[in-house]
Amino acid sequence: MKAMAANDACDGRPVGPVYETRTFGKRRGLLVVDGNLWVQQRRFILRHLREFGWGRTDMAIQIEHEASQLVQYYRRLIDTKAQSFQIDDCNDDNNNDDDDAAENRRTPEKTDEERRYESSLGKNEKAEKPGDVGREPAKRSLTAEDFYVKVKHRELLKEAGQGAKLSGIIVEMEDFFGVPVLNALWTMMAGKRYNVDDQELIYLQRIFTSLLRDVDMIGCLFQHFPVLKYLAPDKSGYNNFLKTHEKVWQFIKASVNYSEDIFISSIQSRVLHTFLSLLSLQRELENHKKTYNRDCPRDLMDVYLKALESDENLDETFSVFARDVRDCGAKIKIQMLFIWTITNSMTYLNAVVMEFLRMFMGRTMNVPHRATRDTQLMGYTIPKDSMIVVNFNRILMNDFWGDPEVFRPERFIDETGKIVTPEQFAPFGIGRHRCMGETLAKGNLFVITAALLQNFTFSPVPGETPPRNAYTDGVTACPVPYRVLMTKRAHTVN
Ligand code: HEM
Repeated sequence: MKAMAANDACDGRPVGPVYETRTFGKRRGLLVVDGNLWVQQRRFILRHLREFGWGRTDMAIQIEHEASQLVQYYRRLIDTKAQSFQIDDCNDDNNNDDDDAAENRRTPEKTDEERRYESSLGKNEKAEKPGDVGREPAKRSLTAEDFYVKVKHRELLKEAGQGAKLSGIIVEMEDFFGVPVLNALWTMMAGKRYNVDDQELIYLQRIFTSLLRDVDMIGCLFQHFPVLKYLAPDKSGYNNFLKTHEKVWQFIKASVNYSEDIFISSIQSRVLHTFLSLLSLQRELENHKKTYNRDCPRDLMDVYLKALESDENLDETFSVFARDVRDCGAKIKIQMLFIWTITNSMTYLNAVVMEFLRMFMGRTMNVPHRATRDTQLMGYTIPKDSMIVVNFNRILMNDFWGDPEVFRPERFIDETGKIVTPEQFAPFGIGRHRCMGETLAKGNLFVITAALLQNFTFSPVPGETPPRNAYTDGVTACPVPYRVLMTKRAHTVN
């Protein structure tokens, strides 16, 4: 990955039906384009997302709001729909570890080494072992309770855990996060948010999940043999791919129309408004040469892309407008403590988020790159137009981690109790194509996890086998669908 990042000949993105069908048969968007178009798109999006709060207080407030909506929704659901479950029916082993690791975790006797380590956490002495990054794994995975063992919250934690024997609901985890996560982004993009149980959005999320399962980072059958689009459109998955995209286009089109409708009256503008304003400026500049057809997002994108390609100053011009809108919004903004400062003081949860990311990305491949010319990579000759894909499994799940299959956040905490980030840990990629959603993704993971664990207990469904490490392949790996028993904790946090 480092060698690729250092070589600009590896900056291209692949071409082919998978990458183009999603954008109306043309190379559009940001994720899988390259060259001048990519440079301009990336610059535009970064600048204007920042204008509207990306990575700043606005975004933190938005994420917190989504997390609290999610908590309230499930609290209400538990209040109205809860069934009673016997605690004895619930298998408490809700860790996804493999069998050996689970067996180790159940070992009642701690080793001397572990006792010394745990006491060092409390006394802030130098730990003798095993707070390293991963080379020498702990014999027994520590839990949050172990980590905070010296903290007075221990009794509270125990008491809260007992809430699990009350009553709860069974939820499908597959649908759990889609709407709040989309909301945090969509509010910033289009100024619109959806209810946690919005059926249309849940449906959209489901078809999107299935789309991401049908294709993987390398592509799919009709990507490599495009003739199959015509010869076997069903069997090659092309028809399904197209159908799913039509739904996504409809959703985007509705957002564009909505954004246009509220544009004039809106105080806090959004990125989609920026697009629309840019379009209207472009239209003026082009003296209405091209008519914008509001029924067709394809035209919208074409005109917008042309605007960006044809005149960089247009972007500058728009920036002035965006600043005015932002200043106007600033007058009514309530300044809040920036969430990122809070995250710094919650070491264990930070480590949990990092471990999520390691295990999630460690099961997938990077977004593919393409050689834009003949080049050399680590002594290998890479011909022009070759697809180059980093296998994250060899980085995030290799021997460096000692026990890669075990969910063990402690590997990211050093002996002084501080977060350590090994060089191998790069789930968002490195270099010029590094993920643009990193701050949002990490913020979502952190805040939503914190809010849920503060308020609920998640246990295996009585009588069902607890989820294991099994996952489905695709563009991004997902756990195989599973259900959990969700109960309110005795001490909840607003
Ligand atoms: C856990 C969540 C996420 C992970 C692990 C992740 C990871 C990645 C990785 C590995 C890349 C490719 C880097 C490369 O090509 O070398 C990437 C690219 C990208 N990601 Fe993410 N991502 C996440 C969430 C998001 C979100 C929420 C957004 C948008 C809001 C986003 C937007 C992008 C974009 C636009 C690119 C393309 C950047 C470019 O090519 O210039 N990502 N991401």
